[in-house]
Order: sequence, then structure tokens, then C-alpha cells
Amino acid sequence: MEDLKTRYLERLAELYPTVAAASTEVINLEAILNLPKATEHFLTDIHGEWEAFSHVLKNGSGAVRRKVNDVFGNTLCREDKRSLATLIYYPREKMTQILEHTANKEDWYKITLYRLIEVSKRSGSKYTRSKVRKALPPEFAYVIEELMTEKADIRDKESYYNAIVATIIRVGRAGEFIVALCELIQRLVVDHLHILGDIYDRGPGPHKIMDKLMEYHSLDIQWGNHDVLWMGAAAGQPGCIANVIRICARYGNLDILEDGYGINLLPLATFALETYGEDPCSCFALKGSHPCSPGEKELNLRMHKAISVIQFKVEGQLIREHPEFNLESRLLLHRINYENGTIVLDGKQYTMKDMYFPTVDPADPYRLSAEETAIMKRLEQAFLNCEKLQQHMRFLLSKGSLYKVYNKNLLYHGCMPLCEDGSLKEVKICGELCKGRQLYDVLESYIRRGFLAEDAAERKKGRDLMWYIWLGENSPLFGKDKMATFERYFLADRESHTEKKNSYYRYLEDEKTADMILAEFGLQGEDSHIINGHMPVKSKNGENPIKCGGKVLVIDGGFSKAYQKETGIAGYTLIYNSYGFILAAHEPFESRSAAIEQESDIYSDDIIVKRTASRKLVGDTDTGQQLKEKIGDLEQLLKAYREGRIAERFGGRF
Ligand SMILES: O=P(O)(O)OC[C@H]1O[C@](O)(COP(=O)(O)O)[C@@H](O)[C@@H]1O
Ligand SMILES: [Mn+2]
Repeated sequence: MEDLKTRYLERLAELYPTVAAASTEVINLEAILNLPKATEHFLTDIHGEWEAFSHVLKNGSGAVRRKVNDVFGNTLCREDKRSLATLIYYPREKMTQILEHTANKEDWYKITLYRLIEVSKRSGSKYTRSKVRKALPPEFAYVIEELMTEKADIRDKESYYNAIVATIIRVGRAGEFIVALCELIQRLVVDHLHILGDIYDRGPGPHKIMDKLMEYHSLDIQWGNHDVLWMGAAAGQPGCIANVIRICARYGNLDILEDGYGINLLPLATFALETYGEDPCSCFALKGSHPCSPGEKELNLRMHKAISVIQFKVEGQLIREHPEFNLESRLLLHRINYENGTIVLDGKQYTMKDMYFPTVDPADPYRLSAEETAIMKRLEQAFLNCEKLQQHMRFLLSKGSLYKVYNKNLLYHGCMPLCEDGSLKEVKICGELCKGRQLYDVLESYIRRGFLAEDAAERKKGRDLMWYIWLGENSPLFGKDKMATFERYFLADRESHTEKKNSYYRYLEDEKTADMILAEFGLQGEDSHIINGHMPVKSKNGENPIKCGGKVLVIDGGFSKAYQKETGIAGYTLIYNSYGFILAAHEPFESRSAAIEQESDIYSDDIIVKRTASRKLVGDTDTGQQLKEKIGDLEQLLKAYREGRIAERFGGRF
């Protein structure tokens, strides 16, 4: 042990070879500990809504607007502040629009540059110089730093400043410079992003969201059930593939697969037209309104039905293969009475809305026809070989996990499965009984194995579990007793569509339960919270995202347009800055062009969830903890120098 410690200090001495170097670093780190905590931004349930997501990312859920307000308070009118904020979100588009109507462009550049510099200064004031420097666009780094730094020793600051700005304008770089400053502000107002799951499904642009996230400066992701569904599909799991395609068809988004990921759906389309060409497929209507031709709509209906039938068959096979998943009650095709068009579920008889199943053999209803088998084989290969999809999944695997403990908060997408009495539910995963944190850890390890295990059987276990996590009763990401997909398509009785939520959702207001879950993850005390998404908060019915006096925050973003009727808003996002938690309730996002032209921000209401007693500092965060450990190590090194156990080294000077 002593040995290890000495070796460690010797390594550290290579980085800090003198008493001076080590003590300078201690001083620097101590200074950082006393800076205000950086801002975290929480988004969840984005569901492919690329434009709304992109806007919220740009405005930092109101963080940019707050900075503009902090700087200009009453010295600028509301319109000007709004216009400046819009410029920061959409610099190129907004600038073009403004300049079209501006006679004295030079003046506008000068005033705008001045204002943006002020906002940049305020946005960067929480960080060390070195951190701000790293965020600067290389092209303008030097000048921006000059302008952002207070120059106490220059007497005529104004003329120094004016000279720089005038030169920028004279050499024709003002436009680009403004863009660079706006992007810098966007970059500085939010230091770290948390995505609490469900990037995929329902909306048209999940692939664009993934591209954007891949270039984001600092983030983590807690996988949602829809993300795990796509991960399973990318790993070639047939149940996941069928679900992914079915949901794309349901929402008129098959072009995500075809154009976004280059997955060829022609075999499915041809098969669907041949098999269901004469069938109205009326149970498979598109959700929402879509600007497509009648021909496209007709094709979509048929592909939707074709892949749904394939899904019910493939899922039937999986349920039989995995009795341990306990999903027998979801085996439905063999319960249809193919003679009289009815089905009995839970002792109740229902009439099927659709009885045209040309590929189903009532004697063996879960068997795929030869064509269906061939289509699934091709689709599996297409998903496995799609480089872009694989790249997105690698990113999800590397930045993502099933849960995260960050700055004393516990983040996950869905829930912690509980029994009726509120105790942790024990679940058997591949023969091992798990509950609480262990359930999360074991499931996550299987997801990773689904991609990386060397052994094919182990990989398959992981992949099939991804399908289970999507819809299984004991999946912490799903948290409902069943996924009533079949009932929603084929049965008119809405009661049969009900999916009962896990007891977790009944215990959300119970402090003891919240404390018990937090304790599972080693968390306790006032500063710890559970933050989760997944369940749309129906604010129009008076439902509140703040549960348990603020200990639990359910912030399903409600980005999904299809769900805005239910929630009444476009959901919530959360900001955690040095002053506390701020929940932003959003108005539905109209469009990017409305945001630019009418300067309509989607952000409407700020709700202060919690104000910290005193301003939180870096020293109070996880990073602060690491810095303190490093300071401790450096102090040990200093002691070793001073006690003569390690000799200082002075580089080339001796
Ligand atoms: O409304 P849709 O898109 O058909 O989906 C409904 C299904 O989605 C789910 O709500 C799961 O998706 P979420 O994770 O977004 O809630 C299922 O419980 C339900 O069966
Ligand atoms: Mn979800």
C-alpha cells in the first residue's frame, strides 16, 4: 500500500515537478472550487421533434433570455431584448432579416457587437479563463478574449474597444463575428446537458437530434424505452425491428428509415401492396396530419398493417421462447376466433375490428409466411449494416446508461419497479433475482452485452432483453402492466386499451419511498432529488410535475406533438444553476421560421422549484469533489517534497 502511494506521488511529481508548480496548482484549484456551480440543463421525451428540441437547446430553456435580462435589465426595452435573444438563438437567419430593414448597417453592427460582448462576459463570468478560452471559436479567439477581458490598465477603454470593433466591421467580418459570439453565448449558458430518454419515435427527426447531440460539448443520456427499442433494432433483434418500423409507419415517418438511415423498405412495400392491396386497412390510419399524396397514404396504410402483423407474430415467438419474461397473457393471435371474428380477453368477449389476415394460419398463427421471413431477414441485415445507425448507437452506448447519479441527483427515464406495498420489486433477470439499483445495473450490463459480448448466446440474451425492456411489466423504463398495442389496433372498447401503471407512480408523493429509492443509490439529504421523464404530465388537468415537495421532479418534456392534446402544453424542461432549480413550462413550438420572424419563444413560464439557501459553488458539486481529492493529493506531494522524500526536478535548467 505504502509502495503504491509512493509510486502514485512519483507519477504526480512528473506533472508537478517542483514545490512552486504543485502549490500553484493547489491555488488554482482552490479558486475554481469557489466559482459558482455551472448550469445543468435537463431535457426528456424529445420524441424526434427536431425543431422544438433545437430551439430549446439554443435558448437553454430560458437561460439565454435570463442572461440578456441580467445584463440589460431596464436599460433596454422588451422588444429589443427579445430581438437580441432571437439573434442569439438564430444568428444567421435573424441577422439577414434585420439587415434587410436597416439603413445604417454599420451602426447596427456596432451596437449589436457591443451588446453581445456584454452578454458573453456575463455568461462566461462563472468560469475560469482557461475554460472560456477552450470554448472560443479558434478564428476569433484572440479578439473575443481581448474584448471580454476588463482592461484596468488601459485608460481610454472605450476608444480601445471601438478601434477593435471598427476594424472588424471595416474588414467585412462583422457578420461572422456576430455569429461566433452568439454561438459562444449558447455554449456558455449551459455547461452540461442531461437527456432523460426517449429521443426516438413519433416525431420526424430523431436522427438529426442524434447528430446534434454528437457534437454537443458535454452531456449524458439516460436511455428511454424508445431508445432501447432502437438499440435492440440496431443490434438486429427482430421484435425491436418490427416495432421500430411499425411506429415509423404509424406516425408517417418511414422516411427516417429510408432517407435518414438509408434502410431499404422496398421489399416490405412490395409485399404490403401484394398482400393488402385490396384491404382498406382502416385500423392502420396515420396518426396526426401529414402532407402526403393519397397514393403515399394508401401505401403507408398497407405497410403499417403488414409490419404490425409481422410484429405480433415475431413477438409471439419471443414470448414462447422466453417463459421467464412472463408475457404469456400477451400471446393474442391464437386467441382470435377466426370463424366469428371475436377474441376473449380477461374473460370478456370483444369483436375484432379487422379480420383480414391472409398470412396468418389459424393452426399456427405465430409462424411467419415465407415472404414475411424473407423480409425480416433482409431488414435485420439492413439494420445491422447501417453505418449511420450503428454510429448513433455507439454514441448512445458511450454517453448513455440506464440511470445516472450526478451532483447528488438521481436521473432515470421511467421508474423504480415497486410492489403494491411500496417495497422494491424483485425481478428475475436471466435466473438472477434483482431489485432496486441492482436491477438497473444487471439490465444495463445485458444491454451492453447485446452489442459487445463475444459469445453469441450471451449477445442474444442481451438483445432479447432489450425487447423486454421496451414493453415488459418489470422493466424500469416501461413501468406499466402491459403494452396494449394489439387492443389499440383491433378493439373498439377503450377500456381494453388501458395500461396500468406500476405502483411507483402512486408513491410519487410519498417521502419515505423517495428517500428509500435515493438511498438505494447512496443518496440522502435535502440536496438529492429524483428526476424522471416518461409519463406525460397532464398540466391541463392540474397535474403538477413537482412531486413530494420538490424531492421528485417528473419532467416529461411533452415535446411530442401527438401528446400535446393530452398534456395541454409542450411539456417541461429543467435548469439547475447555482441558485437552484427552475422548471420551464413550454408553449407548443410553432416553427423555426415563426421563432425567427415573430420572435416567438416557446418558453412561457418559469417555476422556481427550489432556491438554494446560499449560492451553490463548484466545491459543492461532483467536479468539486474530484478537485478536492486532487488538492489532497497535491498537498501530499508538497509534503513529500518538503520532507525530502521526493526531489524537485527543474527540467532543462540543471
Ligand atoms: O400513442 P402511441 O404512439 O401509439 O404509443 C402508445 C404506446 O406508447 C407507450 O406509451 C410507450 O411510449 P412512452 O414511453 O412514450 O410512454 C405505451 O405504453 C403505449 O402502448
Ligand atoms: Mn418512455
